[in-house]
Formats: sequence, structure tokens, C-alpha cells
Amino acid sequence: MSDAVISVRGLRKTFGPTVAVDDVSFDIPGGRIVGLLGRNGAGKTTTIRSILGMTRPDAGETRVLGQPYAERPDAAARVGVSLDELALLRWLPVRTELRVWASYLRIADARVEEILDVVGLREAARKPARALSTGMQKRLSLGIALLASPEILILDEPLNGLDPDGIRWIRGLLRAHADQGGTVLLSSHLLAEMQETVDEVIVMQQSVRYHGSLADITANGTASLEDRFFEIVDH
Ligand SMILES: Nc1ncnc2c1ncn2[C@@H]1O[C@H](COP(=O)(O)OP(=O)(O)OP(=O)(O)O)[C@@H](O)[C@H]1O
Repeated sequence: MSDAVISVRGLRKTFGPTVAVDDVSFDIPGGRIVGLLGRNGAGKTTTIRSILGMTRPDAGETRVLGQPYAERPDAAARVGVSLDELALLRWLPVRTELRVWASYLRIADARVEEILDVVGLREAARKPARALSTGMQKRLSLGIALLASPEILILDEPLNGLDPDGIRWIRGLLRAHADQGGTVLLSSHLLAEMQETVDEVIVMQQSVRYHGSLADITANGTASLEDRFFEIVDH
């Protein structure tokens, strides 16, 4: 395999008669924000879950920093993950939830205080996660993903539920992450937002229909990502 930060080769996964992904291959280099796009049921989450070792593929392999994610003892520290189904201990106050994760990751509580500011949840720090709005829960999930200052972020639908401020905030956060050499793989349906956010685009429909730079797919910004998306998936 190449020295890509995230590598997917020949991935196939079926659920009974449903082919969720078929022969999906791509390499993601470091320092880039890569958007995984596709209709409902296109296989984005299955691909992400396969990369994270949460789904066992029928065929193919995935690697993160050269090794299968599940075989990396340092995976939790080096890869920040936020999935659409939020893995929050919903009855815990926000600060305690972050401290539980910090303890697991052997990170000092001082970092929890930093993260509360980074994700804008200081005022909500005493509230249980279940009392937060969807967008605020998303911020908490992102806070957990960022705790260990990982070099890779894998985010399934991170924009869902965020208000315009939240979307602008996350865009800045992801750009700063990539500018420092970090890598981001994120899925989203929000094509206009993705056009403002990503460096590279992977369009999926069971298999990869397109993988290239945002500049190429949008002809240096003269075409909309949405128009190009429909041309590709309806072709
Ligand atoms: N655990 C499962 N059991 C049965 N079918 C599944 C399971 N997970 C996914 N699928 C099916 O696999 C296909 C791909 O689903 P997947 O969730 O990967 O798509 P997606 O691109 O993430 O969709 P969405 O945008 O709606 O989140 C769909 O047809 C879905 O119904």
C-alpha cells in the first residue's frame, strides 16, 4: 500500500441482498480536507465504519497511517472520530463526559477546559449531554474527537444540526487542522457547505464515481459542486 494517511483498497460489504459498497478504493494524503459525498444509502457510513474497524468487510482492506485501525494501539490518540450516531454518555454533565474521555486517553483535565472553549460549550459544561440541542451534542462529540490533538479526524456528518455559526466555526477549525498538516475525512450531504470546506472530493455510489480536487471538479470554482455531483451520480 502507499504511504497515504488513510487507504482503502477493494472494499466490498453486503448486508443480505444489499450491496452497501463495492470495490471502493482511495488514498487520502496528509494535510488535506477530503469530503465523502453521496446520496442516502451510497455507502459513506459503511466506508467510514470499515476504516474504523467497526464493520467487517466481505473483501478489501483499510489502513490508517499504514496499519489497520483496529490493530493500532495508538488509534484513539492519533485518530479523532465523530460519528453520526453520537457515542455520548448522555446522562453525564458535559465537563464530566470530557473528563472521562481525557482519563481514558491519559490527558490532563486542563485540556478539557481548553476544549470547552474550543467547541464553545463552557456555558453548558454542567448540563447533561441529553439536555443539549443536536448541534451542541455535535460540538461535544467533536470536542471528544479533538481532545488528544489527533493528526487525523474522521467525521461522519459533522455539520448535521449545526447552525450557521457552528458551520463557519467548524470550517475554520478543520482548515486550521489541515494547515498544521492534519488530515480530515468527513461525510456530508450539504454540498454548498462542502464546496466551502474541502480540498478533495470523493463521490460515492456503492463504488467511487469521482475522486479529485475541489478545483478540478468545480473547474476552479466556475461550476457548482452540486451541479457536478448530479452529473456524476446520474450519469
Ligand atoms: N447494519 C446494516 N444492516 C442492513 N443494511 C445496512 C446496514 N448498514 C447499512 N446498510 C445498508 O447499506 C447501504 C449503505 O448504507 P450507508 O449507511 O453506508 O450509506 P450512507 O451513504 O452513509 O447513507 P446516508 O447518507 O443515508 O447516511 C444502505 O442501503 C443501507 O440500508
